[in-house]
Amino acid sequence: MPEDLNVIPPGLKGNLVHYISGGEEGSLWKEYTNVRYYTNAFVVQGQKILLGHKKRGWGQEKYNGFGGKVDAGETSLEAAKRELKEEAGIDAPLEHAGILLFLTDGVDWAFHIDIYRADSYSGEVQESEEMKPEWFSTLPEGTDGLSSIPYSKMWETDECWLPLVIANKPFVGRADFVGDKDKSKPYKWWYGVLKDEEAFDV
Ligand SMILES: Nc1[nH]c(=O)nc2c1ncn2[C@H]1C[C@H](O)[C@@H](COP(=O)(O)OP(=O)(O)OP(=O)(O)O)O1
Repeated sequence: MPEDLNVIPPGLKGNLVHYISGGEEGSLWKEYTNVRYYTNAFVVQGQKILLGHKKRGWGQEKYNGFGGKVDAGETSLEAAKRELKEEAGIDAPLEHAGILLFLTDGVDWAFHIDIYRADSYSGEVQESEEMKPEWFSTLPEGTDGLSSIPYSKMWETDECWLPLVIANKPFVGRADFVGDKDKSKPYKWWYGVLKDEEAFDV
């Protein structure tokens, strides 16, 4: 029997409507006992988006937003601003744009990643030890000499939700991966948008 796409995966909250999902038919969501909090921030200016090419650690060589762990004693928004400054050298009026629950083999916790976006920034974009920032076009054909978003060099289901970040449509989703570290592949994912664009229920 085909899966009911309107069944919201465990761990996701809010008044959600199915947007996009996929994976292996009949596969099960991973069990987890704990949640750890992370951030990921994107600056979108007109038809340009700032991504970082990760130079070290897990996800090395992938393009991503700027972010990392939320430290003890700071809010998720404070962490997102700190990480954007550390990794790209800039300050931005970040706003909550989505939540991604990410599960993978080898750890028994879920990564709760708060996704942020801003339309503007101050300061000068600078390369850091962790990230090499690069502008891309948000249009599929590229613009102004910029290439289109390099989805083939990003985490695999980012293509499902990054267009929602760009369009300023709040989303909540989950992606479960199988396999070792950088060889891991998504086997099940589900993304929903907030009904009537209500506030996040975190
Ligand atoms: N865009 C993305 N799509 C996705 O599916 N999973 C992502 C993701 N960005 C990060 N993840 C997952 C994988 C990664 O190990 C975990 C945390 O990611 P980060 O790159 O933010 O962590 P780091 O270990 O680099 O943190 P810091 O050392 O604090 O910078 O969340």
